[in-house]
Amino acid sequence: MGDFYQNGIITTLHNLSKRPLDEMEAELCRFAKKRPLGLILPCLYSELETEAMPNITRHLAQVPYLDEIIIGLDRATEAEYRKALKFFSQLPQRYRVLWNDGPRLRNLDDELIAEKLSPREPGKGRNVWFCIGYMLSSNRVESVALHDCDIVTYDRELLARLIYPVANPNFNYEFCKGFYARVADGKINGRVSRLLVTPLLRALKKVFGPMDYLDYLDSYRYPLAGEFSFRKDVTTDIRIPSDWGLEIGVLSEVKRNYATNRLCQVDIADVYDHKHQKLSADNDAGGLSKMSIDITKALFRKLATNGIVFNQETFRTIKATYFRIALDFIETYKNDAEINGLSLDVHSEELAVELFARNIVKAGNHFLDNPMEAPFIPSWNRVSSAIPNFMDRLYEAVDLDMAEFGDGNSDKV
Ligand SMILES: O=C(O)[C@H](O)COP(=O)(O)O
Repeated sequence: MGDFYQNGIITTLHNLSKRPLDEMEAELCRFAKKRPLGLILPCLYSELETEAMPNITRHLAQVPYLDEIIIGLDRATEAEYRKALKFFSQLPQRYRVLWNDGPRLRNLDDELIAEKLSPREPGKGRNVWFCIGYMLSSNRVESVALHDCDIVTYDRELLARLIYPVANPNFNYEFCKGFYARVADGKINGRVSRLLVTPLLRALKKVFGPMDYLDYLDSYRYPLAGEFSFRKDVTTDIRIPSDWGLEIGVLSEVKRNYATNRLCQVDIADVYDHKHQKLSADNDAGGLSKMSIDITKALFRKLATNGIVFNQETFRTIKATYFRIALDFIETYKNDAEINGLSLDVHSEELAVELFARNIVKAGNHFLDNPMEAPFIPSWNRVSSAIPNFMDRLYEAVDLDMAEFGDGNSDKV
């Protein structure tokens, strides 16, 4: 059990009482009568073949308060889409599986390409965006949760706690982010969050002085968590990045659109573990290295829109300041690990910090060379204004795909 401290400028909802799940779910069932509840799952086909997703789906099958589950399926062939439909048919709720690589959704994407509105990069951002489009056109739910599909420690209590703040009609929150301690197998994980994001935010505050936006981001206890929930209207006019800047981008957008008393974070799990990526892969084109570059670029772009002027010198100063702060953090994490009987490999932590420091300069140079580049996906408001019946056709295309390739089992309500 944690403390009840309120840090920063958004509300933190703690786990103070180990409340029984059935009691919480009964309450959510009552809330769902006023605010129908949904779930979005951005999923890779390959994740269905891991241990995580079968466990997640078994848990979801027991959730009594969801009106709609929208699964965005990436990187699936026709045979794999068919298998996926069979896999999800164990869900008793109404569910839809978006075959993002299938001909119907690809044809729709061609129309977006022609209007220069298509999400540019493949990946989670694009997947989430199509799921949101489907959710808006289906118009069945009022509040929605979204979580990753690689959580190996999944328990349906995570979902109940994640959706509660936007489900309770007495609460005024528009957006809620999950947080947890990423500790597993005797180790402290969450390398990008701990070793890049937090020290970089502190370094930026030191270099540029106090800034509301930086204090805001620094208030999130796990800014990179893939778990968040929101009221439906949040999604019509946010522009989300299509790359790894997705999580930071969503936090920036909700800050731009809402007062901070409409935003919160909630403790969703005692333990959390997921698939770990390599530190670096394919010459920075993959792994945590690519993630760190995308996130840093997203931060620099946002600061530029807040009036900050960058040049080569500023990036060198940020790198040096970051490096010193990050090394101090390693000592903090090491001691935190030790008092808890956990292990922390100082050498690999320092290797990660050295890589991230280099990537700060890379991200900075990229920003200077391409000041107008922004991998943002257009808002759904904009798509509807450019192609008025697009959303209806997206809705129809998903139904047609499911009817053609499934066993007609999906319409349980
Ligand atoms: O949240 C993070 O920091 C990244 O997703 C990396 O996480 P990991 O260190 O737990 O793999």
